[in-house]
Amino acid sequence: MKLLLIGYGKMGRAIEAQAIARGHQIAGIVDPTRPDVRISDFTTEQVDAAIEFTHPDAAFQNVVACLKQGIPVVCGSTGWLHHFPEAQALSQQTTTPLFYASNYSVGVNLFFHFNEYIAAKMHQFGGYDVQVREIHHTQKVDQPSGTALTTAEGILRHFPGKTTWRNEATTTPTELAILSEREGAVVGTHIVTYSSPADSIELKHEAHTREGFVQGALLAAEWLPGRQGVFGMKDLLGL
Ligand SMILES: NC(=O)C1=CN([C@@H]2O[C@H](COP(=O)(O)OP(=O)(O)OC[C@H]3O[C@@H](n4cnc5c(N)ncnc54)[C@H](OP(=O)(O)O)[C@@H]3O)[C@@H](O)[C@H]2O)C=CC1
Ligand SMILES: O=C(O)C1=N[C@H](C(=O)O)C[C@H](O)C1
Repeated sequence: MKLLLIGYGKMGRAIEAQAIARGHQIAGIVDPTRPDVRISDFTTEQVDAAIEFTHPDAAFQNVVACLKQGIPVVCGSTGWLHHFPEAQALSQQTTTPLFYASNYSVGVNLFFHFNEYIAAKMHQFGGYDVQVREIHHTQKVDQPSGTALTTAEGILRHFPGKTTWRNEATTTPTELAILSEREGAVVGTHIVTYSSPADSIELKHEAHTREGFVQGALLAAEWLPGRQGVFGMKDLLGL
């Protein structure tokens, strides 16, 4: 298929390499290093799907530009979800599909699934406090990570002792602490810890490379064209 890559950083470059290896064509690359290339230059005849991995401040505008062109868009950028309802409305208005995941790796999506199951069980038995910890490379601009936010939302849905999250170590008993650490070139580690005076239980996902994110984003781009609506990894994986 013909792919438009939006963002040509760590993810954009890795997606390009894997897309070509899977037999796809790169119809264009939109990035600040190529100011003459704009999303509005592309039509649905030239592009089957766009894959967007840029920056929290750029993602929404890029998604809007794709939807206005009628180009199905797979977005992986984090830190822009305050605009998500507008993007959903535009997807509906333009009848152009949008796919979003805070994390495209299959492993993390299994982690999300187990996280919700564990939260419900821990609430049922009681006696434990819970916190989320995320560790990423020092180039990451948003905090907490999108994956940590999805994890926290999963806990809040099933563990009524926590009613909101806070991105600090010091919280009130009803606040779920999300601890963010930035360290070297760490690809992405997420840990949920339940602690009682007697013991601790941890659920941990550690990405060793970006390959899982890349594979998931390409699977989503291959799956999306021809569909109508707003989708996520639960739809793709049937979780
Ligand atoms: N959902 C998931 O599975 C994953 C999500 N991510 C998220 O994806 C995003 C990108 O990550 P990553 O590739 O590591 O980041 P990088 O900083 O390595 O790359 C981002 C690229 O996007 C470019 N860019 C910035 N603004 C625009 C714009 N308006 N239009 C087009 N390109 C633009 C940047 O250019 P310049 O440097 O010149 O600003 C840079 O080349 C982040 O939000 C990250 O959190 C990352 C990995 C997995
Ligand atoms: O910026 C990154 O690198 C990553 N961002 C995503 C996030 O914010 O959760 C996914 C992954 O953890 C890598």
